[in-house]
Amino acid sequence: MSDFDLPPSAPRRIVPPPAITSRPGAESRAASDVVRDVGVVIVAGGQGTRTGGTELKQFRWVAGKPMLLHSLQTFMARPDVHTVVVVLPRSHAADPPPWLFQCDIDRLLVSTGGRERAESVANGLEDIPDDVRTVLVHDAARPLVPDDLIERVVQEARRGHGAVPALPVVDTIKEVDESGRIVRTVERARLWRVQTPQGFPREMIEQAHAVARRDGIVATDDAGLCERLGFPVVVVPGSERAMKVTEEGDFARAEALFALPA
Ligand SMILES: Nc1ccn([C@@H]2O[C@H](COP(=O)(O)OP(=O)(O)OP(=O)(O)O)[C@@H](O)[C@H]2O)c(=O)n1
Ligand SMILES: C[C@](O)(CO)[C@H](O)COP(=O)(O)O
Repeated sequence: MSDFDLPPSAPRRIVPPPAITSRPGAESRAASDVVRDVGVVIVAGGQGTRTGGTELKQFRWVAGKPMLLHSLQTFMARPDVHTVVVVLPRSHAADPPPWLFQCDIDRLLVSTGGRERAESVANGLEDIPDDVRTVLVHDAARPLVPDDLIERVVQEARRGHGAVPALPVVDTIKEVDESGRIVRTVERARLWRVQTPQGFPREMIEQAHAVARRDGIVATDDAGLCERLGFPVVVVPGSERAMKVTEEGDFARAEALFALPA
C-alpha cells in the first residue's frame, strides 16, 4: 500500500502528548529579550526512494540519533525560533515516533506531508502560528546544518528578501544528450548549488505557495516559487556541512562530517 492510499481523514495537525515535559532551559530562553518570531517548517514527508532502502531516510540513525532529530534540535536551540512545524509522511503523522518529542515540545507542531515536497511545505505553512514574521523551510535530509548558516539566512530574510544558502559551482559543467554525447560546456560563473534552510518574509512565502497551488506550478525548492513571482531572492554563503542525504552513500559522508569539528 502506498502512503497515499491511506485514508484522507488522517489528522493534519497533532498536539504532542502532554506526558512529555519540555527540555530544561526553555523557560530561561523565553525570558530573554530576543524576538521570537521565526517559524521553521522542516519537511520530512518524503519517501527517500533514491536511497534504495525500505526505511524512511529521515528516520534512519546518523551520528547517534534519527536524522530528523539533528536539525530539529538545532533549530530548537535558537532563541529566535517561535515554532517548528515538522511535516511527516501521512503514514506517520498521526502517530509520530516518540523520539520526535526530545525537544522543547511547547514549540513543536506536526503536520502531514503531501505527494510532492512543495505540497508538504504548503501544509506546514498552514500551521505556522500568527506571531511568526520570518519563515525558514528546511529539509530533514540536511541534518548537519550549521547555526551560523541559519543566522545568515535569518538576517537576510529579516531585511525583506528571500534568502538561500548556496555554494558556487567549482567543477566544469557539461550539457550532455541522451546518448551520452556532450552538447556544450556551460558557463559556470553564475551557477550556484542551493541548500536549505531557505528563509522568507512570511507574506512572501505564503503568497508564493498559494499561487503555486492555484496555478499548478512545480519547483524543486521554495525560492523557485518566489523567483517566478518576481520577489527578490538572494544567496548567502552556504556550507558543505549542509549537504543533503540523497543516496545511500551519503549516510557515510554525513557520519564522517559529524565526526569532524564544525
Ligand atoms: N513529498 C515530499 C517529498 C520530500 N519531502 C522532504 O523534502 C526533503 C528533500 O527531499 P529529497 O531529498 O528529495 O527527499 P525524498 O523526496 O524523500 O527523496 P527521493 O526523491 O529520493 O524520494 C526531504 O527532507 C524530504 O523528506 C517532503 O517533505 N515531502
Ligand atoms: C530544496 C533542495 O534541497 C534545494 O537543494 C532540493 O531542491 C530538494 O529536492 P531535490 O529533488 O533533491 O533537488
